Amino acid sequence: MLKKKQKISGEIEQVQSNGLGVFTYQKNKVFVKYVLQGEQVEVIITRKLKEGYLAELLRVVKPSSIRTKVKCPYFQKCGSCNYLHMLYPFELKQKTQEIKQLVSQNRLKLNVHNCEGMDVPYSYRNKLILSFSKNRKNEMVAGFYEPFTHHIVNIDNCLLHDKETNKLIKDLKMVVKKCRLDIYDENTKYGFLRHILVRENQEKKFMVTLVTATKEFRGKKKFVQELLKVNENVETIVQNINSRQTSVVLGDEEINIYGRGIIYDDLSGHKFKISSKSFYQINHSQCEKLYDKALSLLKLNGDETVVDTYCGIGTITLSVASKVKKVIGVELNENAVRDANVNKEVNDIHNVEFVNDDAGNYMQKLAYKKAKIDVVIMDPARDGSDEKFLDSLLKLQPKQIVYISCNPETQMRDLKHLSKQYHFKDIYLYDMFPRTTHVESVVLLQRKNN
Ligand SMILES: C[S@@+](CC[C@H](N)C(=O)[O-])C[C@H]1O[C@@H](n2cnc3c(N)ncnc32)[C@H](O)[C@@H]1O
Repeated sequence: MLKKKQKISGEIEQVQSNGLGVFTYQKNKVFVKYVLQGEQVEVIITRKLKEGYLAELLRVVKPSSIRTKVKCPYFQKCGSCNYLHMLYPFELKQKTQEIKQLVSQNRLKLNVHNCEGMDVPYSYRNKLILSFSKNRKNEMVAGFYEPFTHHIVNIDNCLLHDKETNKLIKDLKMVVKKCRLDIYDENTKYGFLRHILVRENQEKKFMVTLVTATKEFRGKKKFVQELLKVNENVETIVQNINSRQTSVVLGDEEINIYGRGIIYDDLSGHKFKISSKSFYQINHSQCEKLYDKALSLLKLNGDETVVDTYCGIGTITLSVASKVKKVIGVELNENAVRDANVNKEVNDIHNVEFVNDDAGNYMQKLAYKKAKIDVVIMDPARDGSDEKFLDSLLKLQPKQIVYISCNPETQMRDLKHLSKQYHFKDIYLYDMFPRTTHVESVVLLQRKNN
């Protein structure tokens, strides 16, 4: 039995897909972040886990040859970039290896293709959430949450964002201070400003959404004036009211306080309206590669009816529309469906219909009607699809399914469910989130009795 605060040493045997390195100490598994395979490390035990012990890294005694100098001052504090200390080509190898392991653990027969990375794996994020709080000295703190805590790491610059966004971070902090916006206090539940969400488009224009605990915005005019004075790239400013005590960032009500309240972006040859509450892929160039791959896997003759489930604002739906007879996009978030309907009009695409429904419900209705569906595209959130969805898919029996996922673990689970009736042989990986532990994957499934 190990004790809390006990200092021990060991050699890292493996780095898991969640970024935790593992070594064995007196038959106990010890898990530690920010280490690499083969490294000799000194750690301090912080917590007992079911599977062993969690430890904090004290010192790397013998570094790995793939370790690199980290240029981020917030590394190991903000918790977003777990792989910053690893040379990028090895991060791609690590991600490929993790998926190979997952495939083998799930006893699936899948050829794992090497993870496709970026030439420059930085400055790629087009979305930012700055969270606000006050420190013990009652000074404003604005940045990202430490993992699994409500503690905010004060951030002025993030390697995953471009220089325009980093300038905006500084501008926003300066203007919030200058306008003396009252910072929300999670403990007392009093205050006004909770978060600021920023979305950036390819033209480097910004949508800024202030998430506030209350509706009355004293000094609104001054805030808008001051921000526009220092940052000409701000295209629109929105107030989102979230009075709930929840870790969900956005509330339901929104007030447009400057500009159109939405932003447009170009992706894969189409123009997309994005509102603050809709999902939009955060890595533009990798997203285009991923969509290209997903669509190139399908064999289409132009006569197909396609259902694009979990369609968001219709990015994939509109990209596949010109190749088939009809596409139905299904999405639970009503704001996203509203955006999708505008996007259909803006891009002058007429063989597309968007439905605001739970994907499982909608597929069940289609299965009940015995609808003839040729292709299903699925791109669920991290939880993957539920049984209702998967069982309906098995009843509908589309000839081809393309499954895009941001969580290969749930994707493997769902593939196993579908393997009764579907063949799949390749999994393609895209590094949508360089320097973090996350990876995006795409698989084509073909009906067995074709
Ligand atoms: C990973 S995003 C993919 C969106 C889109 N395909 C894209 O690439 O931009 C998943 C989407 O599924 C939606 N969603 C989550 N649960 C859902 C459900 N049960 N039924 C339908 N859509 C759902 C989310 O709102 C989100 O827009």
